[in-house]
Amino acid sequence: MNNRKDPTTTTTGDLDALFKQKRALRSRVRKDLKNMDPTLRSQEDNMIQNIILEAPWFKSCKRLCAYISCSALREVDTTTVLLEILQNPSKDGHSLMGKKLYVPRVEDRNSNMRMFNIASIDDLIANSMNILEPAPIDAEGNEREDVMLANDPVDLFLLPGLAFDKSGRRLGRGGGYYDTLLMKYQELAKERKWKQPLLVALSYTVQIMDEGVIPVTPSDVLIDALVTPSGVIPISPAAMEMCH
Ligand SMILES: Nc1nc2c(c(=O)[nH]1)N(C=O)[C@@H](CNc1ccc(C(=O)N[C@@H](CCC(=O)O)C(=O)O)cc1)CN2
Ligand SMILES: Nc1ncnc2c1ncn2[C@@H]1O[C@H](COP(=O)(O)OP(=O)(O)OP(=O)(O)O)[C@@H](O)[C@H]1O
Repeated sequence: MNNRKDPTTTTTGDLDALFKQKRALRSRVRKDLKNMDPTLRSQEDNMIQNIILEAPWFKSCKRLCAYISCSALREVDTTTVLLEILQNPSKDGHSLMGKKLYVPRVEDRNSNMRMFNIASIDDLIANSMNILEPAPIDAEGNEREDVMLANDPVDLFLLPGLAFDKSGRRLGRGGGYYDTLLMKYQELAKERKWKQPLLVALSYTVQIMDEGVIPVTPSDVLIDALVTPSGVIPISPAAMEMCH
């Protein structure tokens, strides 16, 4: 062993600096989102959701995890997509069940995020942060299915975030909830020899960053594709395959 520094290791000091850079970028993007013209925002919301609804990878997906958008956080709206899933059973003739939807729930600030199956918008209640979430027990007193305990694989994740780039980097709100859950789900899929789910993030135009702007820390999970108002940006080989 020598005592020269290995350039591939991240030291604690480097990591602290990266988390600090993430915080700075978050405040910058939050400000840009607050300043976004409401008319433009709703146009972009519609364009993004229409692109999703028309996409072959969306039409063909059987089970998906999606976020329930929070307008106070200026997240890309998912209402139209969610209502479409919950109203329309799948029309592909193969399945009478429609798409199965799982949505996030955070129990408290320290615990991990879980994804529960819901069948109706009425299954949701506002939490302390005013984000709609499912109760772990449904109206009939039955436990909802947790995606980590499901027998069948999820095909697709629709992900929120504050900033994204064309290399698949994603900056979240800082809880690390999504990175943790995605990492666990990828391990589960590997163990069960399932196809990995497609990780697709939804982004307003102002949230797309140039290369090198988004700091990356070791626990960050890269996304496969980005849906922007001007179209889908495929990133990974899996996404390229699904987009042509
Ligand atoms: N719609 C939605 N649901 C979600 C998430 C999300 O990002 N969006 N989450 C993804 O993790 C989890 C909840 N995590 C959250 C983390 C922070 C904040 C929030 O209000 N952040 C404020 C700043 C709070 C602070 O002072 O630190 C903000 O970003 O403005 C909300 C949800 C699970 N459900
Ligand atoms: N200086 C630090 N050193 C080590 N870990 C940190 C530091 N600052 C924050 N963390 C941890 O890193 C995680 C946050 O990661 P990150 O900032 O990448 O989240 P994110 O990608 O924005 O969130 P999400 O995945 O939920 O969208 C949290 O678990 C937090 O406790």
